[in-house]
Amino acid sequence: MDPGRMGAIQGRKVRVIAKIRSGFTDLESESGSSRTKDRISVQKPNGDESETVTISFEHQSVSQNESYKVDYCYEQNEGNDIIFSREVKPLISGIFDGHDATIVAYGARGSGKTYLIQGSENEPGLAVQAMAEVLSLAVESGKLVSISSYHIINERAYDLLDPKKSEVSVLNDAKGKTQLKGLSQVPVKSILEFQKLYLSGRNLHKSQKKTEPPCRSHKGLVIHVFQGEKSDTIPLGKLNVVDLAGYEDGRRKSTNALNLLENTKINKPIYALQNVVHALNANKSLVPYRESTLTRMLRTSLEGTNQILIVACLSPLFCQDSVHIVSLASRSCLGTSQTVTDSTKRNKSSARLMGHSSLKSSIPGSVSSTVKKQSGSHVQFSERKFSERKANGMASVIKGRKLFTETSHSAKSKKALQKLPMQATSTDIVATIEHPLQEEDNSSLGSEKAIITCDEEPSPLPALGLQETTITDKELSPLAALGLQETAITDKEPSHLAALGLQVPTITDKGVQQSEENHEEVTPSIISGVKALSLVEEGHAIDKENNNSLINESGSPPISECLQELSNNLKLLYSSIPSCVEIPPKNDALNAQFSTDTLEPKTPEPSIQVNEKCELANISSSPWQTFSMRSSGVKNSLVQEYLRFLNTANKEELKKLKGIGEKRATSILELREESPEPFKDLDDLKEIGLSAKQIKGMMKKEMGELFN
Ligand SMILES: Nc1ncnc2c1ncn2[C@@H]1O[C@H](COP(=O)(O)OP(=O)(O)OP(=O)(O)O)[C@@H](O)[C@H]1O
Repeated sequence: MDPGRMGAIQGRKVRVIAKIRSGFTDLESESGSSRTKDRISVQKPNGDESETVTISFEHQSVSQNESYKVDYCYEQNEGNDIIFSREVKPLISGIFDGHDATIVAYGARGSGKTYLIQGSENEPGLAVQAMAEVLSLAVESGKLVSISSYHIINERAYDLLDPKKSEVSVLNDAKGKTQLKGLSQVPVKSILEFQKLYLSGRNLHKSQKKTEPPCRSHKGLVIHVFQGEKSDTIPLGKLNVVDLAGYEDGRRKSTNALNLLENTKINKPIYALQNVVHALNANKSLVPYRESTLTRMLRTSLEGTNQILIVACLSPLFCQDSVHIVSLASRSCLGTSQTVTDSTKRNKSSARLMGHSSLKSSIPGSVSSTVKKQSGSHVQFSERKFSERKANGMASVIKGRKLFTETSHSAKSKKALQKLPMQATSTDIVATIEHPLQEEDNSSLGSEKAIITCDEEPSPLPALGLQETTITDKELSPLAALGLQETAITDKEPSHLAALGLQVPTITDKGVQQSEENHEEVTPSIISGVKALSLVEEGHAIDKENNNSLINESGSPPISECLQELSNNLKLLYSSIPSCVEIPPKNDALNAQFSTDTLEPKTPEPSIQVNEKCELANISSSPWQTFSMRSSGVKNSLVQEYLRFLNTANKEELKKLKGIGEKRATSILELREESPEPFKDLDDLKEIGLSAKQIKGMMKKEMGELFN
């Protein structure tokens, strides 16, 4: 039987395979002969290709029982050709029938992802072979083909076929279908044309790397198939081919804050994709597409009966990152019908409750790129205060006073929309999509021609010098600015302990958040100076019984119990701070601030920002900056109150809000029936048909009322 169909046979939507890189790098060749034992072994059930294969690692750091199951594993002697003919070719005919297919390669750095996708002159990769197949079928059936190519850096997508590398906006049309505004499509008629476009776009990016800081990126190719004439085309299906940037465990390898930040950013879509794949394979009703730009971009192609192939790329010699990659792959394989092995059981239990809180109840094994638990962290206190986005950095500090001004994102989205017609002429086959909003009581709020889902509030967290605690962290706890007591804590709100430079377990609707990478539960810890000090020894597991007792029958702990837990942690932290906080010896100004202000729940000031080019820039604090950051805290506090109101108020109360009429109030109540707390951030208001601009307008009006 063709192993390519095995995922489907097992009743799972996503097929998850592994590929062990052929050949050795120079470094591996040098040490390879002495490391013959440190290889990966693959056990394939004799003759029965419908069974999963088992991958294990022979290495002293891996226990002998530790093995991982995936749908199939291609070994070193199996090249791109065989993977194409068995795994990819069967997907291509579906594209001509109107289905989408998606192939994603991920793995540790240097594990052969790009070689698998692009290949070499002698051994074309999956993308090149797929394109050749699509072109030949298109010629036979009179279809048109075009391609798009993009890369994602710091959660922003850029068009690789556009010489200006302009930003791509991820929009949802009125039917909820993903539209990538600003992503050009270029018609392709021959494989040579394709190679010129696709590979030169990438090489351009690679040449940029030489002069600019090495920002790694996730790269995507889309092959679109259309029917009809040049001037009047109808999209059929498309093939997405994604080459994810190399996974690297930031905690082990990062030697500075910049590396740690880069790894966290790089790993985010990898974890987000795993969460999506896991949810799809387990037939969950809620799939966390919104966790990353990549999953939002791919959403339409991942939904429904579309086909998905995930390839975990592995280096032939043992490395810890490969173990992690295989464990993620194995976990994604877990469908409802599958038996869990020892290792996957462990993953399943230990990695649960990560990621988007709204999905925690439905995705038991979701993972996040949290950097909370940094074993042996050498991150300086000052180094932790960095920003990850240029737009959120200096700019957001300066803009802090304008609590609800338009974000630069919005402006960019508009620009992208305005730019469309131009791109349409260059490609001839781009469809311009304009969808009227469902207007309701929003005459004063303005309207847009498309529902924009990419406009996220810039995260104030990095601008405030705080580490993001999970991939979904978006809001800083308002406590930092207000000194108020929190009444609900989710994974989106690092408590004010974070503002003190402390790391806290995120208390979610299911208890204490865990570190996904070590698969250990996280304990409250303080990181300071050159050393991370834990109040409780790192890795020390929080008592599970205790933890379980926080969870009620519906799977959520009552808020009072969350608060009790927080209160206990606070007491523990406060009582321990003097003896645990280690003051960095060389930064007197910082020390002074940290030592005198430690117990005051106020927002720390950023000392380091990271711009788009991954450059660190020191930013000194000023009264203005302090004021701006506090304003940002006030804003977040108000937003949290607003969201709490949306999650709890009755219909009549909801209708008192600006911009909420009968229809929207009903939609809000319907959403609350589906999930008890549907509004985790303002972005969630898009679920009731509001655009980013409208949401902002509503907030402005609502908050403006406070001064009337
Ligand atoms: N099947 C193969 N046969 C021969 N050489 C290979 C093969 N796969 C990968 N290599 C070589 O291994 C090295 C790393 O491969 P590649 O660049 O594809 O890894 P990667 O996972 O994309 O790396 P990164 O994470 O840095 O993007 C390259 O020199 C590549 O030519």
